Amino acid sequence: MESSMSMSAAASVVVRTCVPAAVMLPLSPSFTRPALRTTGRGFRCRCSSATKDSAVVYSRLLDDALFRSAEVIQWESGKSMNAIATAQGIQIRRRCRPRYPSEGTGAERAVPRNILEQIIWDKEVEVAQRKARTPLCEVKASAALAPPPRDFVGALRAACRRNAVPALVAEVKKASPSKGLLRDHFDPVEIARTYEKNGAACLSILTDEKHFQGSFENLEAVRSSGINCPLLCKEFVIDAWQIYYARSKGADAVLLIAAVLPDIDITYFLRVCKSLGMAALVEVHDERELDRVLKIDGVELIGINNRSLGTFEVDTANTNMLLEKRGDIINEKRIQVVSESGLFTPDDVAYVQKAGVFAVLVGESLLTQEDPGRAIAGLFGKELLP
Ligand SMILES: O=C(O)c1ccccc1NCC(=O)[C@H](O)[C@H](O)COP(=O)(O)O
Repeated sequence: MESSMSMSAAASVVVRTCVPAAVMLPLSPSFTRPALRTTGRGFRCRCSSATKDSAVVYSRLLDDALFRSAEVIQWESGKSMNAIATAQGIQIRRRCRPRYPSEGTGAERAVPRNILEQIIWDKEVEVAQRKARTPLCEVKASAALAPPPRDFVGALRAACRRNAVPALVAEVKKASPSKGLLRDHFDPVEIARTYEKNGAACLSILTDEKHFQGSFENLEAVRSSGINCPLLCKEFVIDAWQIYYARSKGADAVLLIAAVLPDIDITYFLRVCKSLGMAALVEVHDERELDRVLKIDGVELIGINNRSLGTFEVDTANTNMLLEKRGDIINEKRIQVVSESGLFTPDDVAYVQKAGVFAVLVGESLLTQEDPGRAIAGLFGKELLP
């Protein structure tokens, strides 16, 4: 529950919640809606002790209405998580769910259809194990003690203005499913430091162990090394627990992948990010995912991934195509766009800049050079001001 309550000397009560005051719930006639005052982080309600119970109940109702995940909906509706996702065109299925008769015997679900599905199935097991080891209340307590979040989007905006080219989110990734091991000598802090020195605005730290040889220890080590660039936790988020965990390790932003997450989970996870002061990079691959994401409130940053999930092929024309089709709506909503994957040359960067992006996310082309930081000037065709 995200709400809290405190008594003042005058026997009045203040209820705080992360939920916007604008949300009005249908209430039974016997329930007195408390007077609400909007604050930056939700609403405040000052009421007498006689009505304090209704204020507290109301805040809980708001939380329950908005802090809901697809997991909750599946219990309420009787539909499986996969049915909810499929209705939105999501092809990546979940594995660790109760079986439903409509999904057959289960035998045909034993083989993942592509690498992203394999990653998600592995992630379900990993997250369940991590949650069993460290319950949410403990992770929330560590997140509250973590160094404060830094402004991820602000850092990108400032760097884009400073250098008159898209800001760089430089990736710290040892290996990938498509390319295998990217470099033998891999010291995440050393790589992060040279990225920062050479003008990266933000860093993306892979934390998935099984498929990318990353770790949360790498994220924590970079955060505690004194590096100032805001950090994106590059993880396959399927549960809010992971967002609190990322925050507890010092992340300033997380990745939310539309190919994996139903709309209600994106909405819910965005609210969790906001309540923690973190940014969210919402990643899309195609028009259908982009259209879904554009209908979700609270999206500030969209990543267009140029890598096909099925074939691993990268094509920067994907960024151009999606911005040609939906650039107007994106601009209207003042959403900023990051082009991700497959950027190797100054021409590639110029191409996506012309398409309208304000940042690029780059891993392989930097990490395969001896000094990934010095490779930045090669990628942009000029040195970047840090
Ligand atoms: O990189 C992969 O092989 C991969 C496979 C399946 C899912 C995600 C994958 N990569 C994550 C990324 O989005 C990239 O690491 C990131 O955009 C940087 O791309 P690149 O510059 O091409 O390394």
